[in-house]
Amino acid sequence: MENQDKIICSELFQKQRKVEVVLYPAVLAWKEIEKSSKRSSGTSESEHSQTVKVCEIVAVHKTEDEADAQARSHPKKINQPSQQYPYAFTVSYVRRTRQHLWCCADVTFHCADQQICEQWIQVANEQLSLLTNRPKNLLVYINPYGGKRRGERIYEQKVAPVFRRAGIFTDVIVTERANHARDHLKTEANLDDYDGVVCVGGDGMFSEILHGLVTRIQTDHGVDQNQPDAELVPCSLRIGIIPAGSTDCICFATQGTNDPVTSALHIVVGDSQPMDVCSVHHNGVFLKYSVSLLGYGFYGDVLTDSERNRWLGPARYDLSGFKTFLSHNYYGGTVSFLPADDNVGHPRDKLQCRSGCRICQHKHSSKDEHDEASEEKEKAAEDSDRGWSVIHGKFIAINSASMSCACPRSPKGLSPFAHLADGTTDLILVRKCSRLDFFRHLLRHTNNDDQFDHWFVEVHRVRKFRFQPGHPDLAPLEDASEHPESPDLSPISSLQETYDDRTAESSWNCDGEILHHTAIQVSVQCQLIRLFARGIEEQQDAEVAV
Ligand SMILES: CCCCCCCCCCCCC/C=C/[C@@H](O)[C@H](COP(=O)(O)O)NC(=O)CCCCCCCCCCCCCCC
Ligand SMILES: Nc1ncnc2c1ncn2[C@@H]1O[C@H](COP(=O)(O)OP(=O)(O)O)[C@@H](O)[C@H]1O
Ligand SMILES: [Ca+2]
Repeated sequence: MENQDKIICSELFQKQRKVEVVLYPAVLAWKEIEKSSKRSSGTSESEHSQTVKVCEIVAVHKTEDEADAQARSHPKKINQPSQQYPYAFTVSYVRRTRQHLWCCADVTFHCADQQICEQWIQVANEQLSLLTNRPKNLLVYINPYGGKRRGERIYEQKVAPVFRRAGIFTDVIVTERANHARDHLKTEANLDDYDGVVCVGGDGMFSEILHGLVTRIQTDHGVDQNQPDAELVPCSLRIGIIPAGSTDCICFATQGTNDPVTSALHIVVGDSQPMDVCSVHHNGVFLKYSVSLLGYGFYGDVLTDSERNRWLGPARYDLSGFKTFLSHNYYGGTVSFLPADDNVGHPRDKLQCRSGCRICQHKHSSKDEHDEASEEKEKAAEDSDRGWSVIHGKFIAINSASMSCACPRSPKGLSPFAHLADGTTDLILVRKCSRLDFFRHLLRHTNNDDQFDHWFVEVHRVRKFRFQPGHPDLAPLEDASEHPESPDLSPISSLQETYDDRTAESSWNCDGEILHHTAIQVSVQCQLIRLFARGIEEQQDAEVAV
């Protein structure tokens, strides 16, 4: 650092202490200069120095506070060091607290000379203007009814002040009905006016923004979404998520926390996280996109039941989860899938997707290098049934997790080692088993045990899959005690009476929305969108050494 060019360096005051403040191209550093009793002549630098990366500075602006104003108007009353230095500027920056939480901290530097103060503000802002990945204009959609219905308040109180400080212009739309945001993005919004779209709400609201934006881009480029093999055009606008929903899994899994201020700061510093999107078709007709969970059986039933209890807010999922667990339904069907290449790893390889993930980066560069010949070869293999695996059976749950699906209920998520941007999804098949076994499996989502380490669970990393409900070949009423060593908790006969497993069908939970078809074809679109996020950071960043 010593060898790096100093852009500006001054002796200033911070909280009555004299500090040397240096702005380097990438770092702002300040350290206290102590009066030394040993050295008669002057000052020595203390060991303690603080640093902030320039890319994590939110803003640098002139400080107007009462003490400074007083010092300027009554120069004779000066008795404190800060009053001898009446000009001041404040640096607002990202401070990491705990568990991936960020807050916006301020440090104010005082000086005697107005020119120096203004020079600092000008030079620092020039450096900030070189950071071209930062958004200047944002289109914000707020769902006032998501989660605990606090979307508007969260935005006004926690997010808007951060955007104002960073000098970001916003157009804010509070939605008036479901699909308002989706339709506005699809047809009305002038996307050229914005650097990004911000979604204030839960996973369902994110899904609206995703559909509006992706559909709009495909329409503008003449791409037919109904073609399952169509090469979709990636979105240039990034999406920011301010969590104000019930599960907030997309936010939690991409930044490690569901805190609105942290999200706002990731937007301000212009983070960029590419993300896979699954396209879901039924008989060649486009149905939906999904970025987190596509779940048939258990999670489909939980969602269907929970819609009746929306008034309960986020607790509706716990109630419906409990009821669905007791119902203990299972569903026949055939799952076919195209496994991913070995170079993207395996769902149980314990390699977590973290900020700057190598596997996701490798996927991106190999995608760029991909020559047309090998692409055609792949397409031919996919079109024939070569390379596809087929599994028939009775399932309690079929889950496709395109990302970990970490959320406050399960901080490691449905598939803890899934990747955000590797072009694959983890297909988890939970076969018919006893209640006790299924309970053990669910419980393992909340502790350190491996939830895939059960005889009735299998998991595959795939690029495409299909599902066909029903299974005429299997005996209609198989004995539930296939594995006598796993006794059932207790028979809940009243709940089972109306349930006929020969005809029963569940529905698909697609990022918190119910799909109206059960036979589906799913294909992962690698890195179709980008979020204002950076993935989960490995550890709290150590301070930059100076
Ligand atoms: C025994 C405790 C077991 C806890 C197991 C927790 C597993 C949680 C995995 C959650 C994955 C969530 C994936 C994300 C889905 C969201 O897209 C989607 C929409 O979110 P939004 O409302 O914010 O728009 N959310 C959901 O579909 C909600 C899924 C929530 C499932 C909660 C299940 C609770 C299960 C409780 C079982 C209790 C058994 C008790 C037996 C005595
Ligand atoms: N103004 C509105 N009125 C009613 N529903 C809305 C409105 N805006 C969005 N929605 C819908 O509310 C649903 C849930 O939103 P979401 O923000 O995900 O909250 P939650 O996490 O509580 O489910 C979504 O399906 C979304 O389309
Ligand atoms: Ca993925």
